[in-house]
Amino acid sequence: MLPIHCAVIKIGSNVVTSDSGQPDEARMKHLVGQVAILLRKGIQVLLVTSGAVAFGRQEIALQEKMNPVLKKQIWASAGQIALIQKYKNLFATNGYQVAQILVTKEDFRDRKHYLNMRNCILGLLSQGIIPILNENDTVAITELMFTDNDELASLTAAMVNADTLILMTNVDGVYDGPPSDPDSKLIPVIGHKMPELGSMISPTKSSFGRGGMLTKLTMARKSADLGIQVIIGNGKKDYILQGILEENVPFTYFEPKPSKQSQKKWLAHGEQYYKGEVVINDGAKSALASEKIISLLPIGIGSISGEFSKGDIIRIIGENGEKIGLGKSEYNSATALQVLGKKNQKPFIHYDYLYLFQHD
Ligand SMILES: Nc1ncnc2c1ncn2[C@@H]1O[C@H](COP(=O)(O)OP(=O)(O)O)[C@@H](O)[C@H]1O
Ligand SMILES: N[C@@H](CCC(=O)OP(=O)(O)O)C(=O)O
Repeated sequence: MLPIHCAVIKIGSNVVTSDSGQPDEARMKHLVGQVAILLRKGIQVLLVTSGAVAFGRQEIALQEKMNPVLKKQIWASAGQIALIQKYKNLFATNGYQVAQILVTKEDFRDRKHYLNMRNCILGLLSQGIIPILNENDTVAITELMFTDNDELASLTAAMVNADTLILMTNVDGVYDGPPSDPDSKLIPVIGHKMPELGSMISPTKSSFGRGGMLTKLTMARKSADLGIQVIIGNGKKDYILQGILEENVPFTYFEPKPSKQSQKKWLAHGEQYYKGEVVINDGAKSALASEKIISLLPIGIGSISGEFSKGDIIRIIGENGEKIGLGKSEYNSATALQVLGKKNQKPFIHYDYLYLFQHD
């Protein structure tokens, strides 16, 4: 039996739709029943679901020549209602309440948004209500977009300190070649020391998916590095969640590294979310690289760029531009400029909020 206490389960567009792109209500009903089994076993569950665009597309006919971004916004904003209503009804028949959370990348970048979102989700979980997340496709266009919902699911798992991330898609897991090739084999376990696997992923996506298997693999590895066990499995198969729990169906399992503190999990995902940058001198660089528990002090900082508030994520780079790590700033940018390079100041980034990139 796989040990699971708190799981983020991501359901891909192709799981909630049939091959023709129509919402697959029978599949959704079955999957909600499967989630209910986990809930009855005392497992906390958060859902990240795609499908808003697919639901909208089947309800609203739009002209072929219409701007594709606008089309997606219209379908997603209308389709989200039908999608969440479907989940609400299906969970209600199993005796559970749900809540809807629509987010953008910006909500993970801004510490206040992040904490508000986290408090709300933890509050929902404490009341036994199932949070159902999706990207807010109305506002999330171009640079505000997650790569896809696999990224949102991975960020969510780190945010709530989940021990498990389950990515449900329309294949059994990661294959060592194109899944359509009969010679390709499913990879049952991916350890964190396994070499680069990107070359075996073909750019094929399922007909309505956004990111493809490569984002799933990238996000799965990132989560596993943070101590979260990750499963990529086939959400189109009956009894799949029970099967994963009992380990009697095929799936790909990503072994978790020994866990890190949740603060550091938040920071590890911060590379795209930092608000400012500091260049540190060589003395500070070697101090941080040592085995000692060390905070980054203003005396070790040569220059600061960007406008940030206390609590925002800052990227740390070396004098030659090399990426060193990320941390939560104890100063706002104006105050940081005043203490820069000075002795006897409080840490700029406290050790507990400092995440250093691994260099092989
Ligand atoms: N090596 C591989 N192993 C498994 N799937 C792969 C591989 N290479 C490409 N794929 C494709 O990735 C697809 C799943 O990704 P995606 O379309 O984003 O699904 P979802 O909608 O579930 O997020 C599969 O349908 C499969 O065709
Ligand atoms: N927010 C979009 C989901 C886009 C997406 O990431 O899709 P997928 O690759 O199937 O997980 C929707 O609800 O349609």
